[in-house]
Amino acid sequence: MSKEKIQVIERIGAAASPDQLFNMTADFKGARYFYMNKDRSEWLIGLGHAYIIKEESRSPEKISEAYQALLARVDGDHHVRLFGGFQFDDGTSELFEGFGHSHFIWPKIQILYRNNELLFSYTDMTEEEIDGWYHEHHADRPVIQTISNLDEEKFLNNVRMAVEAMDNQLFDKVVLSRQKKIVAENQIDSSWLIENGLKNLENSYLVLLEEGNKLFVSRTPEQLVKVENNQLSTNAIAGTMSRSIADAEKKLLADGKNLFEHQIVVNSITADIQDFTTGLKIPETPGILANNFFYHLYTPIEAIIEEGDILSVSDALHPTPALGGYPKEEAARFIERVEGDRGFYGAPMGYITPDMDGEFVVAIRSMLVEGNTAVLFAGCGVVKDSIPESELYETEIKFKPMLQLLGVSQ
Ligand SMILES: C=C(O[C@@H]1C=C(C(=O)O)C=C[C@H]1O)C(=O)O
Repeated sequence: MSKEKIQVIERIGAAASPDQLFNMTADFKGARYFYMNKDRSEWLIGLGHAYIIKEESRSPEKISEAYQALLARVDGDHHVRLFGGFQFDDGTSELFEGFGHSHFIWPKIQILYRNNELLFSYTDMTEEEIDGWYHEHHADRPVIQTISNLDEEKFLNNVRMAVEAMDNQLFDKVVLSRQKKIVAENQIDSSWLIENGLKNLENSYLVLLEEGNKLFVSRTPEQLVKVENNQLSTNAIAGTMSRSIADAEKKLLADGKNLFEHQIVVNSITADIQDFTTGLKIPETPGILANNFFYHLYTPIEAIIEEGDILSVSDALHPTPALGGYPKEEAARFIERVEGDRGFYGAPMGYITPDMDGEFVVAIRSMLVEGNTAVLFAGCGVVKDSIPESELYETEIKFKPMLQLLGVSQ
């Protein structure tokens, strides 16, 4: 890598809505990302690749080194974050071919909204380029042609096999998933998805990453971990009930199977962050996180970070038993054997700041789009008491956030 200086120019921008801004970015199609937190107080748009770091394995250390090397080439303070993710497992998913296993971007243009302020960071761009990068673009809604289940029978069978394995004490919990395929008449466009996503209020992040003609999108309620000024926050989200069930909140808070699934996640997360933190704060019993279609059991966890940084902590946490299982290794082996590789589904995605703070989410309620086709992912925790048909129904509801994002009426 060249040792030349990197020039970053920053400008405060006038207030603008993220979807309106994204509508101006068509010139960067194929090399854009979008990230918005749950309460919409912070969002991030990346356009173009000043630098892209792709590794063929999950390697937080290499990502950290590469970012430090880039940061060392910039004079003065700036706010350019590294944005991207680490694929779920060690293998490679064909569906995600083209993305790195560790995939991180330093964009040409970063638009960061936080503390009620909009900040543009331009990397190695001339004044002329800075003044003329945006062009109005109109995105059409996708006209959906077909919706099909790719692996319903296989999923039911996998749940049966998992229950049998747990009856034989091979593990306590495993999270299994399945896929739906959506075909539209026209191209599925990032700008339209963002515009539509921001129209319906959902208590979730909105994450989108383009790579050439592929696009990965997640509308996840689940934070993996955030580190900011020595404060670490994470959460356990596991245990689900459809909102269509009468008294769902009350029933969920008293449901033995869901409480068991949830407690496994809480225990595993607290053990995984122990070596990095002090001052752990954790409520004794879970509360409820409400999304548009379901309730989840929810335990917020906070601590002071003493060792490591956003990358080492997220690496220690991933996959929590909310997405993998418990014990972690046995569950991972089972998933690999029956499902294969997950790509970015359920994977850690997020940003790293120049101070090595940052936030990663768990990329569930997600899909991989290519042209006019989308493959949607949904999974659920399986324990000894699981009934395959009930788990199938749970995954059916978990497809809804992506179906809604695609404009499919429910
Ligand atoms: C695996 C998914 O969701 C996870 C599994 C949950 C469960 O089993 O209750 C709940 C929330 C998520 O942690 C998914 O949405 O694909």
